[in-house]
Amino acid sequence: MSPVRLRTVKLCKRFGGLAAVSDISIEVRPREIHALIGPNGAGKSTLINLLSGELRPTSGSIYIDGRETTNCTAYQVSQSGIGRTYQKTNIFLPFTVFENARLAAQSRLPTSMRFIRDASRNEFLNERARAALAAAGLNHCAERIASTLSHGEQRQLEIAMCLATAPSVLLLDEPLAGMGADESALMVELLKSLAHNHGILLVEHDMDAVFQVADRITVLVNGQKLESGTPSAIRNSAAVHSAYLGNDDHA
Ligand SMILES: Nc1ncnc2c1ncn2[C@@H]1O[C@H](COP(=O)(O)OP(=O)(O)OP(=O)(O)O)[C@@H](O)[C@H]1O
Repeated sequence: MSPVRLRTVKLCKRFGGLAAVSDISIEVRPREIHALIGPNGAGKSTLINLLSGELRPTSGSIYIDGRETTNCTAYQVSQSGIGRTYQKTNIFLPFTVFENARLAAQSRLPTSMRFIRDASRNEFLNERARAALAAAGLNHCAERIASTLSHGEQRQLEIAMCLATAPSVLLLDEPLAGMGADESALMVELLKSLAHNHGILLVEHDMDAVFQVADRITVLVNGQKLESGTPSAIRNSAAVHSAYLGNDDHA
């Protein structure tokens, strides 16, 4: 197994004259939570969109488990082992929690499995869905309609749907957005447990949560890497304090 799950080399994305992501080289290792932080407009979501194949880079390269995916589609990237969640929750509200997870599992069925019909195929998908719900802490509400879940549970369901695609790396875009203290505490525990089996790239504005869970933090400002290091190195960085942590806009 590659010691690096996800790697970018001098990744750039321009929108016209704006360099939203500029020369970014980062890594995500197995069982590591690598947090990306930075003020609004720093380029965090653009970077995640590049990694998930939803945007094409202007230049630079992306590797998943050592294989180049720079110009792959979102579907191909997903098949390579990347799962992502979005700032806004993306779930099927009228369906049950279990049906949501099962649909996600089905969406990533390898082509070879499509020819296997009936019970064994169904049992494969059901087992994937059940395992994903268990890992996301949602086993107890598998039969509930998704629209009746709390905001925090809906965010957990989105993560479960991601897990149902059997990714090795998770790209999580603000999983704590809109959560109260109790929901945030639960999500922090969930992130720690997910890191036992996944590399995680985490974009999050909740600095308490970031400093609790991250093994490594990269700070982006104006599309550029300002600093990258352990939480204590970032906490003690004068450059980070003056550009970001020192001002109150980040929360
Ligand atoms: N599709 C686009 N077309 C043009 N400019 C864009 C596009 N997407 C993002 N940008 C610009 O790129 C810059 C980086 O935006 P991005 O959304 O990646 O920042 P961010 O760090 O995720 O911000 P936030 O924390 O507010 O989500 C911003 O100036 C934004 O306006």
